[in-house]
Amino acid sequence: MASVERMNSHYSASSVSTAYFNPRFRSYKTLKSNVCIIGDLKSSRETQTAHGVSNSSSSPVNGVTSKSTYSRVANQDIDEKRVLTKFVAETLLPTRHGKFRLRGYKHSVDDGVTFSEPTAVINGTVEGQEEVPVRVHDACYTSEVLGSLKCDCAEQLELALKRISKCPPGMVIYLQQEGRGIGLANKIAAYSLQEQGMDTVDANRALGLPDDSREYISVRNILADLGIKSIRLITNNPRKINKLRGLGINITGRIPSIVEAGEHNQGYLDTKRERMDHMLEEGDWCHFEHEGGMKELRDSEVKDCVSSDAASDLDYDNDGKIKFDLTI
Ligand SMILES: Nc1nc2c(ncn2[C@@H]2O[C@H](COP(=O)(O)OP(=O)(O)OP(=O)(O)O)[C@@H](O)[C@H]2O)c(=O)[nH]1
Repeated sequence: MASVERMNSHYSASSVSTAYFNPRFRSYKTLKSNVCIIGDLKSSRETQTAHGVSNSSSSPVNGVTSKSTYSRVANQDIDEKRVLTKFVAETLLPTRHGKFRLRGYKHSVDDGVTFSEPTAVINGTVEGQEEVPVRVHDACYTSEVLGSLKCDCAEQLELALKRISKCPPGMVIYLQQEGRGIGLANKIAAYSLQEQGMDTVDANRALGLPDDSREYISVRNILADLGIKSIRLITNNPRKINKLRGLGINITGRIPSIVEAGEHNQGYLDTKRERMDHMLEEGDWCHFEHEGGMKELRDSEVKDCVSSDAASDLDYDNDGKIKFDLTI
């Protein structure tokens, strides 16, 4: 196993999404609305030191595959020879949702000039398993940190964590791809345009940015690192399924993740359904009332696998659906 310190010393601080995914935008572009889109924001080189590196049996993962030379990702070709996803460390993390294994990785698509830090949040033993429920989740600072109600991201993350907590094995792979890959500052620029009436798709386009520029090579590499043979993806997004399948990931099923629309995210969810083909039909495994209150799990699979330890959290309604208060 390569020395982790040596490995990390070549990486610069993040700013990954804009630097990686939108190489066309290397300059400031001022729009009429006083919105700037910021392209290549590489921050100063900074040595990263890993703490708590374990002697885990997992070896670093090299993203190079022998067969394919290039992966078509978003709007650019990525040279697989320059892709590296390295396992750094694993720890046990107690959370409000339960106790999880947390695995840290460093992922780079340009020989380590820039990198992101994907994490795998795991409950149970996923190694070598088939049909593992997996949520591939992209960062949303506005909802997950600030509690924004404009989207459904934070609730989807919470639902996935609750699910794998109640029903192991399962995993959430969390990627630093803010704003569907355009980066936080550009997402704020998009929000600014949305205030003027644009929807989430048109706002990106008005900024000259792609609708979605996320790449998922790190997901393939993390699954390989863990020896996971197939997954059931927790998503409503057909693009995500196609992108992952395009990387050779074996997706044998889909677990929907439905958040009930609220006052502030109704339009956002409508746009996802109407313009991005998200499968937001009713009657799926979970509902999350956006602005608090009771949430409902409709998944009989979850109900059946809930252990007696966890069962004390649960109530059943008259239809036999699990009801529990996720208020934490
Ligand atoms: N550009 C942009 N990104 C947004 C906006 N609202 C949320 N996001 C980002 O959207 C990403 C989540 O993507 P979504 O399209 O909501 O959902 P998804 O993950 O693709 O699909 P699911 O797997 O079904 O949840 C996160 O990275 C958020 O930061 C927005 O208005 N504009």
